[in-house]
Parts: sequence; structure tokens; C-alpha cells
Amino acid sequence: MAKARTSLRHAEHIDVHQDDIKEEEAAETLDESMDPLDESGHTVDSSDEEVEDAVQEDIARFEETFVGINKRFRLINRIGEGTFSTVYKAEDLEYTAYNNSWDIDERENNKWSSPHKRNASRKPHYVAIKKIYVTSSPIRIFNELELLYDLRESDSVCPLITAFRHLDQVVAVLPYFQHRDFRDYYRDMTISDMRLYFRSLFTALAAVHEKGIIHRDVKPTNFLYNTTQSRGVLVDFGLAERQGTDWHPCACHLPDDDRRYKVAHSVYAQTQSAGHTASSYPKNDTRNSRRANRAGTRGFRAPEVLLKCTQQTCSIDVWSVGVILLTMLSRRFPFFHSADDIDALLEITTIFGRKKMRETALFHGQVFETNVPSYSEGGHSLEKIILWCTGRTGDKTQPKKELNEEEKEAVQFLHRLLECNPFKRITAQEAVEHPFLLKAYEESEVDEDMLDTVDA
Ligand SMILES: Nc1ncnc2c1ncn2[C@@H]1O[C@H](COP(=O)(O)OP(=O)(O)OP(=O)(O)O)[C@@H](O)[C@H]1O
Repeated sequence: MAKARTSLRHAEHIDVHQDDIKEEEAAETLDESMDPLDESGHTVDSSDEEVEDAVQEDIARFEETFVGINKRFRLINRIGEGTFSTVYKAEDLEYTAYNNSWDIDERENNKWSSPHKRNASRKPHYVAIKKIYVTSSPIRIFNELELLYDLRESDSVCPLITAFRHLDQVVAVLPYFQHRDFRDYYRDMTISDMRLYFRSLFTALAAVHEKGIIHRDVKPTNFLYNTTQSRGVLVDFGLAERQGTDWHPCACHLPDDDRRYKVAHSVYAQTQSAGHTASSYPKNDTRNSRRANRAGTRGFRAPEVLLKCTQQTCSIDVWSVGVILLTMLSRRFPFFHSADDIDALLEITTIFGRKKMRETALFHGQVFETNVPSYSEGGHSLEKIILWCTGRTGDKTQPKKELNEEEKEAVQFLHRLLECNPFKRITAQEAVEHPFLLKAYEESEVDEDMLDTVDA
């Protein structure tokens, strides 16, 4: 039996420059290492007292090598270990010596407390110290710090307080943001909880996109969410970039007629008209392979990233948010489980079907073909997938189960996020104004009214 195969080919020739090769190689390194399944590293500290011996040793080593750090900060615990950094919780020992305009909580407290009380406040102030691995390229580190500086006015982006370098070691200091581990709460979220979560996430993303910045790595561990305050902050701008950086023409940005013309006159079209079978391809293809930024975490990459679109936009972040919503509605984390980009495309094909994937690929000047028999032409509806994942299908003897009204509203919103065409996908700002999220305000007003009634 012929081996099942899925392939992607250029419908057109794309010129690449030498610089792109470096970009691609960097992205591939990230591809291998940025594994959302490797969850062991992402811990949220439960208690400052319970610091393991190994962590204490690590902290002692850090204090020893980064001379002077313990004069400014009292390191308390290790709270996260990512691909590019280790993050520690620390007490800011010199808090009062600096301007702390970044401190939203303190601003709120000061609004309501007397000046006398303010001065008397001796409560500890915590920060997150991000020790960036020395193997990270200086350009990458600079990029992250520069973008965080640009985003300093946004309340929903974890701001940069300061940064230091000692020899080859760079540390970034961020406010410590109290949050819960996503895996501890996503299964129990009601639709109202989801409205609040996504209102906060989209508010953050709209602010980032307004500055023309693509985050590129939106995923639950990079949105620190406080379930009690229904407020979250975006972190980790290590892969972020300004939209338009290193763009090369992609068919998706052409007017429809020009794109159709290009596809009709492509190498692929010529092999078709020469009478080859649908699965044929040029044996000696001398064209360079297409290179594009694919940085991000597998499972959260938008179709255009997987299809190596060379003009990616902020819209790729909105797709990643869609994957988070699908995770919550299906109660499955991680929802997508692919080993590589081809697998990832096939996972998306399972949902959206071959037809949609062929159209999506052509939109970016690529040809999508698969002879895996199990992928249907039309795919499956998101409603059905959620019902499957939540065990509400299967038994034919029982009456057909449906999503409830609130879930249906959530799925309508989800359709707008998991839209394969980035130009039809909702923007972060439009999402903030979408009825699904606007309802979060109505619900909180109702809650307040109920509190008033109780007070009365
Ligand atoms: N300001 C903060 N307050 C509290 N915890 C934080 C803060 N910043 C980061 N963390 C914790 O540290 C973890 C890793 O941080 P970050 O994502 O910035 O590092 P990274 O090395 O780029 O990680 P990744 O490989 O997951 O992208 C976060 O998931 C979070 O649990």
C-alpha cells in the first residue's frame, strides 16, 4: 500500500535572501524546543516557605555569579523555567528609592488611603526576575527589552521595571503578578468565566497590536491570569516582532484577480496542464524552499504560519487565542498535539476538511495535497468537536445532545477566531467589542446590582 503522504508545494516561485535562512534556522530551533507538552517547567509557587533544596542551591549560585543582585533583591523562589529563561520571585529591597509608576496595585491603594498611611506602608513589594539564558542571542534579548519598553503604558502587558547585565548574564525585572496555573482552572471555567478571561486577554492583545507588534507566542503560560480579580497580563515578548519586519511578497496580499492569475500561471498549474496526475510534482525542482518566520509554540500556530506565509500579521495571535478558547470549551489541554508543522496542518485539516485547507494554502501561493484517506472533504463542525470532547455524543439510543445556548454563543465567537483566512479573522479590537465579550460587562453589572440588594 502506498504510504500516506501530505505535501505542500509552491504554486509560485518565491525569491529568498540569505538573511532569511538565518531567520528560518532560528525559528526551527524554537520549533523543537518550545514544547507546550513539556509542562514540568511551568510552575506557579504555592508557598514561599516550601523552597526545595535544589531551588535554594540554584538561587545561591545565581546570587554568587550575579554580583550585587542580593543588595537590591531578596530572592525567594524559582517560579518558572522556560525555554529561554528562569524566572524567580524576589522582594524588591529598594522599592521606595525609585519611581514606581508601573505599580497599578499601589496606585489603586494610594487612591484610597491617607498620605500618613501610605508612608507607613511597609509591606513587601515583589518582583519577577527573569534570568535570560546566556545562550540567547543579544539581538533577541534587546528585541524583548525594547518591545517591553514600547509597551510600558499598557496596563495589561507585564511592564519592564528595569534590566541589568553582569558579564554575559542579563536579567529583566518585572512586577510579580499573582496568578493561577492554567491547568488548575481551565476545566472548571463557566462560560461567564471565559468571557472575563478573553475580555482581559483581548484588551491586552489589542494594545499590543495597536503598536503594530505581533506577540507570536500567545498561549496560556504567557498570559498570567488572576482568577479572583478576573485580570491577566501578557508576558514573554521574546519572540515578538514588529509587523512588517522582513516581509517578502506573499500571494495573500495580492488583489483576488492578481492572485488567481498567478496561481493559473504557476509551476504547479503547468504540471497539471501537462497531464500529470494530481499528486505529481516537478522531479528536479530548482526553486529555493520558501522561508518564513515560524517562531511560536506548536499547537498554537495559525495556518498561515504553518504555510510559511511571508507577510504574517498580528492576526496570527488571534488564532492562538482561538486555540485557547477551543481548549477551554473542549476541556482538552493541549488541544493540538502535533510533532511538526505538517502534522499540525493535518490536525487543522481534521477539523476544517481538505477543501478549506486547499483554499487556504492556495491563498498563500502553496499547494496542499494529502492522500490520507481519513480526512473528509468538508471537515467537522466545531460544535460537534466540542460535543465529542466533552463526551456528549456516541450513544445512538439516547436523544441527540446539543450545546447549551451560552456554549453556542461561545462557539460563534470561536468561529471568528479560528478563521483560516487571516483577513477575515476578527481583530483583537473587534473581539473586545464582540457581543460575546460585551456580555461580560452586563454580567458584572448584574452581580453588582445583586450586591447592592444584599447591602440594602
Ligand atoms: N511577572 C511575572 N509574575 C509572575 N510569574 C511570572 C512572571 N513572568 C513570568 N512568570 C512565570 O515564569 C514563566 C516563564 O516566563 P516566560 O514565559 O517569560 O519565560 P520563557 O523562558 O520565555 O518561557 P517559554 O519557554 O514558556 O516561552 C511563566 O510562564 C510564569 O509562570
